[in-house]
Amino acid sequence: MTEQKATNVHWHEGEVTREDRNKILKQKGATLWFTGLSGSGKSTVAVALEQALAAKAKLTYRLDGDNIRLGINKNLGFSAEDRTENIRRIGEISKLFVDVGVITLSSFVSPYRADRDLVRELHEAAGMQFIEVFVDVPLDVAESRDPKGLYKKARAGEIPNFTGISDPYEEPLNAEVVLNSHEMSLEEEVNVLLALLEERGLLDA
Ligand SMILES: Nc1ncnc2c1ncn2[C@@H]1O[C@H](COP(=O)(O)OS(=O)(=O)O)[C@@H](OP(=O)(O)O)[C@H]1O
Ligand SMILES: Nc1ncnc2c1ncn2[C@@H]1O[C@H](COP(=O)(O)OP(=O)(O)O)[C@@H](O)[C@H]1O
Repeated sequence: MTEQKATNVHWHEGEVTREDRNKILKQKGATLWFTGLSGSGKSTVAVALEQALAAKAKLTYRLDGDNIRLGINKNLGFSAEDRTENIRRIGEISKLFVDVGVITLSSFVSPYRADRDLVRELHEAAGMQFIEVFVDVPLDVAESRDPKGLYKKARAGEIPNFTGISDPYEEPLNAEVVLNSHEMSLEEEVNVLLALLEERGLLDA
């Protein structure tokens, strides 16, 4: 594939605006970006929040590392360069969902601060809310959970560049929310997030 930059290409605005869509949906779109080590609890919290929001008739969509990597990003691995491209594409996809009016729950290890900051900038430049949720557990907790058996494989040298073991994780400095999933119950975590969504006026248009 030849690397080409998009030139002479312009965003085409329709007649129905984001605000119109928000009114139809009775909510405002935003991205909740869950970052943290594998096994920290990103997916578990996103799934529980999705259920809680569905019970309030709020439209959400979850984007998750494993699922995206089986489809649109199946050509990407775990080098720093590929992770950056993974996050950039997911950032753009999240933005499209937010433009529709969906509360978008994006759960990715996203270990590099600069990559997450880029996604934040993409959203904020478009007047969209980006809420960084750091699911913060010590490595030994994530490793003892090891829900997919990946830490065991990484320790055995079977998975190279494994975050936390042989690859870095850069902690967020200014996350809107920090969830210590080893000290909080799932219900508490969901309640913290629901309260924030409420406070930010996202649950009505
Ligand atoms: N080398 C390495 N490092 C980290 N994680 C790995 C790796 N290889 C495979 N996996 C599995 O892939 C999931 C992470 O994919 P992401 O797209 O979230 O990664 S990244 O944001 O691009 O860093 C991650 O999912 P979660 O466990 O849900 O976090 C792992 O299941
Ligand atoms: N309070 C909690 N919040 C989230 N996950 C928890 C909590 N307590 C225990 N867990 C467990 O931790 C594991 C987290 O796995 P997962 O959600 O797949 O993490 P990630 O998506 O970050 O890789 C699950 O087995 C989950 O049941």
